[in-house]
Amino acid sequence: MTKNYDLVVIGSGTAAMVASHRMASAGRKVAVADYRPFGGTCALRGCDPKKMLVTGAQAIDDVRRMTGRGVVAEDAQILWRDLIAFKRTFTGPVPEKQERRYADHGIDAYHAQARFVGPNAIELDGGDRLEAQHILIAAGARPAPLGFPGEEFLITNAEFLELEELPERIVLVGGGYIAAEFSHIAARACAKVTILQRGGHMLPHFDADLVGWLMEKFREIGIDVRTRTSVEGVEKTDRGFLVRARADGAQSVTVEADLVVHAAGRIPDLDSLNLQAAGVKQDGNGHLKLNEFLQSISNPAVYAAGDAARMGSPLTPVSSHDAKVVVRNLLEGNRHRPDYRGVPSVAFTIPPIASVGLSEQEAREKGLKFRMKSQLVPDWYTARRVAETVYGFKVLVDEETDLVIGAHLVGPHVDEVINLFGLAIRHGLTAEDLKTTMFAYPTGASDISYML
Ligand SMILES: Cc1cc2nc3c(=O)[nH]c(=O)nc-3n(C[C@H](O)[C@H](O)[C@H](O)COP(=O)(O)OP(=O)(O)OC[C@H]3O[C@@H](n4cnc5c(N)ncnc54)[C@H](O)[C@@H]3O)c2cc1C
Ligand SMILES: NC(=O)c1ccc[n+]([C@@H]2O[C@H](COP(=O)([O-])OP(=O)(O)OC[C@H]3O[C@@H](n4cnc5c(N)ncnc54)[C@H](O)[C@@H]3O)[C@@H](O)[C@H]2O)c1
Repeated sequence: MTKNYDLVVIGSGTAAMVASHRMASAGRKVAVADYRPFGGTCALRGCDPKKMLVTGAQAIDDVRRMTGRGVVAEDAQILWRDLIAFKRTFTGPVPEKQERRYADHGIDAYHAQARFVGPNAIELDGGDRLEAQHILIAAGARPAPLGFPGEEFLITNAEFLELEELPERIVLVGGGYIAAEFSHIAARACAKVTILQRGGHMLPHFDADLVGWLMEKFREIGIDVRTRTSVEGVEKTDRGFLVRARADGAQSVTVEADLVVHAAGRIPDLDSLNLQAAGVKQDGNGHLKLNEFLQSISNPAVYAAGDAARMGSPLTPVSSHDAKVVVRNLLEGNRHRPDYRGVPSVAFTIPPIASVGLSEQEAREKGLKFRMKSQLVPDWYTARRVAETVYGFKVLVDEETDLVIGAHLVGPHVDEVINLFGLAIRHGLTAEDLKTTMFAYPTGASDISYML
């Protein structure tokens, strides 16, 4: 059966949700299709469930830091099964809620995989054909193929966040966001965690000096981090798995594990879409070729948003922003471009590390004249009152304009404080503006004036 729409959206994650509801509110006839339960990565397999597990790990860390400082809770521990059950109190109802919201807004929601069968046409597995004036690819990202033998033994973020039991020995392949966050959760749940990271240091998306300060925490909680170590294969053994890697391009390394987790990057999830049928072109990296309006350069009926578009960083606020831009372009004509200034990013380790704006290296490469203040400050009150030993910052301010151009923070509350620097960067506030703002005391934000 063929149905006609103004917009068909592939996916049901953040980008899809924002775009479909906005278009429906503007009176357009909209359909969404997803072959997985509605809700997408962030709500079901990423940010939200992850942060609920972080909350458990944070409670353990709080108790450990405060032990000997007026708190006694000798047998504080994570009961993994119960923590997962707590997580499910949030994730469980999401798909049904989304389904109801789509129905309430008159959006047709299909549980099916979508593939292009023409420039304006989609076929769903099951046979339905959807034709639309426009089609939005909001299909997200998937774990990057690693191309080594035994790759099939790795579990993904989705499976990790559903584990009924946490095995004793865990190896994380890769050393970015997922490895940092999952290792901090698992180590506080008493797993023995090894990270095998190809790069020269952990968390390459963050300032190297601050990451260096944070590594004290990885050591303290017993995470074995091996950098410059590239995984080349995984074998199944009687006792679990044997992970084979190469360190510094030469030395071979083996690590035994009960569980091996993919934390080695994600790529736009485009392979199943049959893009050729719609004449939608990709570049050499497999990314969609889009113009500045998030529209396919080869098929004007097709737009993309979020992780699938990969125009901005693969983060939830970017997916939502992209979707809003696409909807405005669909309703008002191509006039709106995404604006990625001041997008904050946080890795939810304990304590967290955060970043917004230009890195020191980017500012230098741009030839900007800037002043920079950077300090490790565990003796500041914000760290001392929670007995945290890691607290530091690096803030960059343009010498001529006094505009804040970059902020990099590690320590307690920086996951919240970074948003104020994001506000400054996005809305052109100067260092003086921030210094003369009165922040509630004592909060993380009340340290900002000392960082400038
Ligand atoms: C473990 C983890 C933790 C994260 N934590 C954070 C965080 O703390 N903060 C943050 O900002 N970001 C975080 N992210 C990133 C964030 O989750 C993503 O950037 C965001 O969810 C992307 O949203 P999206 O709408 O672009 O795609 P998604 O939410 O991934 O939605 C895409 C949907 O499309 C569907 N789909 C794909 N192909 C088809 C097809 N052919 N037919 C039908 N449906 C299809 C998929 O099933 C999926 O449901 C995290 C990611 C991971 C993996
Ligand atoms: N808090 C957050 O915002 C958050 C949390 C989790 C994920 N995410 C998003 O999801 C994306 C994917 O996260 P991720 O941690 O998988 O990727 P990542 O890009 O952060 O890190 C992947 C790392 O894996 C390493 N690697 C690749 N192949 C390897 C191999 N064979 N052996 C050893 N190391 C290898 C790379 O050197 C790289 O540093 C991120 O880019 C991020 O945008 C965000």
